[in-house]
Amino acid sequence: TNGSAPAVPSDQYDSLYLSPVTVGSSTLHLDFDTGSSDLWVFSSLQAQSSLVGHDYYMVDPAKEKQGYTWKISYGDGSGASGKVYADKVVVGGVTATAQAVEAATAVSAQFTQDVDTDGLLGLAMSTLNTVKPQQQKTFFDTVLKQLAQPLFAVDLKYHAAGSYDFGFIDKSKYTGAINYVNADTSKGWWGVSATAYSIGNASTSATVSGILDTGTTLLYVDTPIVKAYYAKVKGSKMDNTQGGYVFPCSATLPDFSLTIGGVKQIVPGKHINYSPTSAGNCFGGIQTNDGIGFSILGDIFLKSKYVIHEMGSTPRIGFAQQ
Ligand SMILES: CC[C@H](C)[C@H](NC(=O)C[C@H](O)[C@H](CC1CCCCC1)NC(=O)CCNC(=O)[C@H](Cc1ccccc1)NC(=O)N1CCC(N)CC1)C(=O)NCc1cnc(C)nc1N
Repeated sequence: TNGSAPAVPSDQYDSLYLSPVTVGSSTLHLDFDTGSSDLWVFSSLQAQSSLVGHDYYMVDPAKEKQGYTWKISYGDGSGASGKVYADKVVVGGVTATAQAVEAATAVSAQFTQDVDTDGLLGLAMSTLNTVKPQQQKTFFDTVLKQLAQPLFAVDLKYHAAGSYDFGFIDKSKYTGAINYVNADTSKGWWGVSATAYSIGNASTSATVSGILDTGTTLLYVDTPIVKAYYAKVKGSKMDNTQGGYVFPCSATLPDFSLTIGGVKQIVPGKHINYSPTSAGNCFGGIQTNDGIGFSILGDIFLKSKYVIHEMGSTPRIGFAQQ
């Protein structure tokens, strides 16, 4: 089998993308996240007050995996925890009959406030799953054998609805060739490395190692590259109150690219104007990864591409131009 689910921006800045998923008998809107490996949902186990505005999973005690718990914390300091059930999960017509569904008993304030997100569906390696006493499989791992091809493809768009394809490559969603590179899955993520970057027409050799992450809004790279980029943006500055580089909203932003597998993967300058700030300037889509130790190729990087994540005998990543 194969299937496709829409990926709809949650707001006008593409802060995150939401996809409809049937969990048990409810349809929830989940954030598909290639940067983590837990499928967790808002649930009837939570206090009613934290469910306001959310769709949520009505737990069935008969389906509980007794004694199983989960607890996850994310790079932005948010987190959630709860109990585990085995239930039917359907994504774009692809069905996992006994998928580990992690029902929240508690979520951090960021999740309670974001009434559009009813949970996350992790698409990194199952080695990062947080369920105890026994790690559980991601949805992708659960359905892998029933898929026509062992892959999913990510088609996030700039200020528009895109999609996640499971088990097939949709030729109508890209132009030109697909450029494949081996994925480094040793740390549990979809890892890639670049051999150069370019700002406008100027190319610089550098090793940029990072992870593809649909759950991260922006593009985080090494500080010297970020400094070199904003040196080309008149009036740009690092604004600690805003938490990153900002610039006049009228600025023209150069394109940025990373050379992966010998091919320049270009991020259009337009995509790098992420959003206006409360201070009357605009917030950059490229920011520093200081302290993380690797780059995070988030939505700003992904939303101009069709990216195939193939879990074959050698995991591979394929890049094509939308
Ligand atoms: C099993 C854990 C799992 C692998 C975990 N994975 C991740 O954190 C990466 C994962 O992709 C998560 C998935 C997020 C989590 C929050 C909700 C949305 C999805 N990504 C991040 O945490 C990256 C940083 N966060 C983001 O990119 C959030 C996402 C968001 C968007 C809208 C509303 C709310 C949140 N957006 C922003 O920061 N921005 C958008 C809004 C703008 N005003 C500022 C920039 C991890 O590494 N955790 C280890 C970890 C824990 N604690 C910390 C402090 N750092 C850590 N790395």
